[in-house]
Amino acid sequence: MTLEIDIRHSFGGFHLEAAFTAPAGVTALFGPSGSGKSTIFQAIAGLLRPDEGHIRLEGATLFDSAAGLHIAPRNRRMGCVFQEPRLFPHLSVAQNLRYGAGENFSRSAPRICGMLGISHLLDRRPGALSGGEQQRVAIGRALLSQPAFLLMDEPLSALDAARRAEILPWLERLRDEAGLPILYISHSLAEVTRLATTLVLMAEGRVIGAGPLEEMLSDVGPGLSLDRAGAVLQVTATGEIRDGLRELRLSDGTPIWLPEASAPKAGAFRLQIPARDVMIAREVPQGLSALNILPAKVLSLTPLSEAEVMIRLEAGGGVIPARITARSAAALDLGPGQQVFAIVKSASLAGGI
Ligand SMILES: Nc1ncnc2c1ncn2[C@@H]1O[C@H](COP(=O)(O)OP(=O)(O)OP(=O)(O)O)[C@@H](O)[C@H]1O
Repeated sequence: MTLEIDIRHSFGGFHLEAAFTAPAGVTALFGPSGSGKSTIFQAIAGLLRPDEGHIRLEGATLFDSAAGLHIAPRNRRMGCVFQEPRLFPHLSVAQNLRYGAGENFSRSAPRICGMLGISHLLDRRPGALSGGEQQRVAIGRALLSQPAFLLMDEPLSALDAARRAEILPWLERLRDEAGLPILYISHSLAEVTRLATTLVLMAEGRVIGAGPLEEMLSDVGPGLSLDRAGAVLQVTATGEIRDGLRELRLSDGTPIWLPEASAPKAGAFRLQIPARDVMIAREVPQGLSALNILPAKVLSLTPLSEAEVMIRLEAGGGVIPARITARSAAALDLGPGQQVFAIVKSASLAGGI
């Protein structure tokens, strides 16, 4: 199931011109306030009719200005989740979930409530739930309407850090188990790094970059500030702990160690390594305090300024960018294809918010 969008719309002085494709998985629409994310959301949901363009879901046209076609929101099979849960306060959780679910309720509710961890809340009213629980019920209600596509507009931004941390694993589960594509609007890069498979970067009404998350975050192109560029790697916890450090394995089996408290005990998750925290050595360094020294191959060198260079390294089964000084790059005589060692000063869990 793929959503294809190519629209233009103006409000007074604001002009939106957006074209991108949202494939299976989570496509995050990321950009500063006022960049046009919510306008795109409304156009996809059918709440706004763009001036020009088209929107297609797996070949079915939802909107086409040239053909004069605009399918009504209720016929688009879009499930919507907003910043606020928007539950009916006088109805129980079960009644809220039943709303809009029709005959599908008894067949799908047990699986969806289990997936979102809300089965024990069915008899309560929304007022007796935490913000995170209310938002999980709102997601359950959207899923029970049997959508072909889920639209989520900053679903965590009204929650505090503790509630956000509580709900993120449920969203990961939704991404991995629900099997429907999700468009996820956010201006939190930590959230996006943790959840997204595809990243669409917006600025001033334009798409300034779009592609697979790992590629977009390791790129030095426009849109992301340099401080944010870095690797996002899949790791698995082995259960091994030594000296207060937990062992994780990168996808090619290379071990990497993280302080015990900052890594989950088990399972697979994403690890973020900022490019500014990666050093390069030609030989295995001796007497160094850094924990993680990974064999690597130089893929490319991109000058960032007179003083700095971004080196893309192949290491640990992925690509790890390193931001080093031009002077060091020259001193090490680095070039594509060279075998080196990447020294990771610090790594953090992606989405540690
Ligand atoms: N109905 C409207 N009438 C006039 N201008 C509008 C309307 N809706 C949005 N705008 C303007 O369009 C621009 C883009 O707004 P939009 O809400 O799409 O941005 P956003 O990226 O979602 O921002 P935020 O992250 O703050 O929600 C803004 O300048 C906004 O003021």
